Amino acid sequence: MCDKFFDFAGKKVAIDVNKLTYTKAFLSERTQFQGDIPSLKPPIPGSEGCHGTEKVLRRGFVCADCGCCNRRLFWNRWFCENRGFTLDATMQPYPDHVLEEEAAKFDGLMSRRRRQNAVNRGSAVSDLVEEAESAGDTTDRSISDKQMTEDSEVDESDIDEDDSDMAGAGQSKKNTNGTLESTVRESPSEVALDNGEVDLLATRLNRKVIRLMQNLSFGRYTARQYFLPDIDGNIIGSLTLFTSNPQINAMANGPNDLYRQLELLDIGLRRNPAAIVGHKLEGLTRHFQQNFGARYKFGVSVQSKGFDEAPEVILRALHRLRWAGQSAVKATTQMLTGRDCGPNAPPTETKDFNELLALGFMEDDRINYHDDGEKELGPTVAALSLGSPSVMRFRPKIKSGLGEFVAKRSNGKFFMDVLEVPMKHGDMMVMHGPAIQQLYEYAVEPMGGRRFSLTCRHIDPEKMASDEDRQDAAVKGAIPEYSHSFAYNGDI
Ligand SMILES: O=C(O)CCC(=O)C(=O)O
Repeated sequence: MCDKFFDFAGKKVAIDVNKLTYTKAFLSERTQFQGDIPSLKPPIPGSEGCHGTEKVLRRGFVCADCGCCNRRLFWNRWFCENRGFTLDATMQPYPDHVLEEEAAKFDGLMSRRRRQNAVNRGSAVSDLVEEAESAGDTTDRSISDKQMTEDSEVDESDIDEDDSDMAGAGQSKKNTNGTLESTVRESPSEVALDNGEVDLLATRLNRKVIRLMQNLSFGRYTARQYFLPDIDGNIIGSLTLFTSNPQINAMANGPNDLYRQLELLDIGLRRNPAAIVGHKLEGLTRHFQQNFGARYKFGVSVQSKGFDEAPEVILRALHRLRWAGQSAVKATTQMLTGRDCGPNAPPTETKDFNELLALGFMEDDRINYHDDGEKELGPTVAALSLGSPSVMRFRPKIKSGLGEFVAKRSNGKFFMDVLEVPMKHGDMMVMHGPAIQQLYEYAVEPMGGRRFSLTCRHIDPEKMASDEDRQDAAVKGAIPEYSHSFAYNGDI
């Protein structure tokens, strides 16, 4: 015991340690601390070793100025909602080799899912339903990182049995390079009920619900078209997947160029409020958005710029999607000619797109089940996928009555997917038929670190709520004359 701290009042022995008092000198000691005091504010995440869309960067940050915690609102900058502090967070180009690794893992995973889900075993379809019912329906919905890793470890022995069966079935074959070639049907009307046809694309396909489908080719793309029915078996619309390839992707102004331009440009992508808006617990969308053209009013209020303000990359995508939309609708109409599809038959024509919604997905972002069923929307929706691969899933809504054909949870409220398809870099998807949006819903789950999607719609001015909206749509949705030189026909 030291007399610098404790006052022993002159005593040398018999000190009661439970009754010590501090000295006055110790209590009034005020020497300043001489060492370095570390900041308790964590640094803004990122920069070193980061390319810009890692999970750690999408979570938020502590403002270097005011010390408050903030959400990651903007795609390429940090912004403090408290005092307006802004810091540039421009992306590094997403490395080519990472994109290639993601694509390879994804292919392995999709191949395995196709086999596990017995996509090409017609007789196993009913077993599949039973299997899923007993599994409680959630077993293979979303794909974990672990699965991505495990599934990527595909070796020679892990070749998709169904795919190799297909060569025998005459629909497709593996060429000597091991890539798949599809036998393209020139005339859709040759195909009637397609229940037994081998499917090279889907990784889940409930053939009790989706019984009509066809292979097509459009320009340099191969495509697969699925026809979705209502409860009476009437076709209410189609989903067309345009599969890109390295040749298409590498063309000037093709998907590779579009992806790289979107990475560099600030097109205005941001997260918008999606839940308990305005409240301190407000939730933001999981992905980043920027609308172009007519305002698209859905659950989330997204900022919109006119097409006259849109960068070239957006207008090029718009023209590509116009072509895809028109091609898919033409093929749908050809296929359904002469078939009575009842009151919810898809229209034989599409309507020109006047809107494009750009979405940016960082690592772990996704878009949950939803529909594009707003009353102002035209019959066709077309989307272009760029960058990391993703999976698109369709399931019937409860009100469709299609529950009897799909497995459901014991509480009866959750339906199984009837269709799951991959969407890779450069692929396009077209949904046609407004009743699809009423009876089905879909989700998109990216499987990698950086993806963009560009989705076009027609927003019908006649169904808009006010004259102001109509005028706004007329101005913002007008496609600039100069951009017609970007028109796309599938070959360039
Ligand atoms: O990301 C996608 O490919 C689709 C986006 C989408 O679902 C939507 O814009 O409604």
